[in-house]
Amino acid sequence: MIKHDKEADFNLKSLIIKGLEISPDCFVVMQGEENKILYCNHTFADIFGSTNDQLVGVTNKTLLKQAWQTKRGINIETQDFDEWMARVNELHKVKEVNQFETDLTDGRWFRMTRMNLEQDIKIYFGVDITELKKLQHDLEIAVQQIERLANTDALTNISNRRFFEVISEKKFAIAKRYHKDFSVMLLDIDHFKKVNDNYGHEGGDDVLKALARMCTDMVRNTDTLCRIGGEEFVVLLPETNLKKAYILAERIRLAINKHDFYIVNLKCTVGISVSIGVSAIKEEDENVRDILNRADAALYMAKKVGRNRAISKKE
Ligand SMILES: Nc1nc2c(ncn2[C@@H]2O[C@H](COP(=O)(O)OP(=O)(O)OP(=O)(O)O)[C@@H](O)[C@H]2O)c(=O)[nH]1
Repeated sequence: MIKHDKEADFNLKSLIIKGLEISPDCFVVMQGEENKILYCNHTFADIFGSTNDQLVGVTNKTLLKQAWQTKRGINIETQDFDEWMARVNELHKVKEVNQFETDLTDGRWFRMTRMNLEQDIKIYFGVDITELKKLQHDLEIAVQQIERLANTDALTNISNRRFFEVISEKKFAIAKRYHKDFSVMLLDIDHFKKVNDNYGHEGGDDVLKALARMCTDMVRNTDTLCRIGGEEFVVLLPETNLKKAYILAERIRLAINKHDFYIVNLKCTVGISVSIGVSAIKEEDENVRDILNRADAALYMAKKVGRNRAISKKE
């Protein structure tokens, strides 16, 4: 606490004003019903492309309207300025100290603190939080990337089992709630072990990547394709009944069976086949597991009766 010392003859007020003048933070004092500016520091005036002297006596409304019209100063996104201003005035009548964040047209951000004092005086103090906002933004992007990586299969770049566990329950819940069609397709490469044995693990990886790309191209973007095991894939098909799901399964199976999969290292191609189990939601299903169990049984049957086929299971 600085004591006012008359003998030392320093003027506390002018010292404070000097301090405010060199501050990178903004400060403004307004008074009356119209919020006329009594004082503002350099940083505040600079935001509006003015000097302190030019702004003294100007009302908050005039200042902000000019900012809105010229798009200089504070970023004001509204079609109806008067309605926006009325809302701001209401908020700022509240006696308690309040804080809000505001962005400027030059990209800077300030965290403003407002305080209402006696004689209808308001003071606003704004701290430049641009760096903080940038960090916050970068952090949000990083979190999104981490989230994406956690849900993505590194080899094929499609969704992984972790994502499947969450999304399949969600899609099932929506279909059940709104009595919509919903089907599931389980796809497993036949004798994939042989591909690895004959073309090496990297060759096997080439096949998995190409198969994921093919399937991605063949399903709708409202469908969800995930790799849920080594050579096992699942497709969730909202708004799709068993018959349509089976037709799609056959189309995918045939396309894969006709395709020559390129093995990069060996510069050769290999043909493969897949078995597919298909099932659809039933009234009595309680969770997505119920549908998956039927698809799994259909897949097992497809393998058992000779592979390279799609089988749909109703019951
Ligand atoms: N290249 C490669 N192979 C994998 C990967 N994950 C699992 N595998 C292989 O996939 C093969 C799966 O073998 P099995 O479960 O016996 O099945 P399969 O040989 O496809 O036989 P069926 O399913 O009965 O037709 C194993 O050889 C695994 O090593 C992977 O990420 N890359």
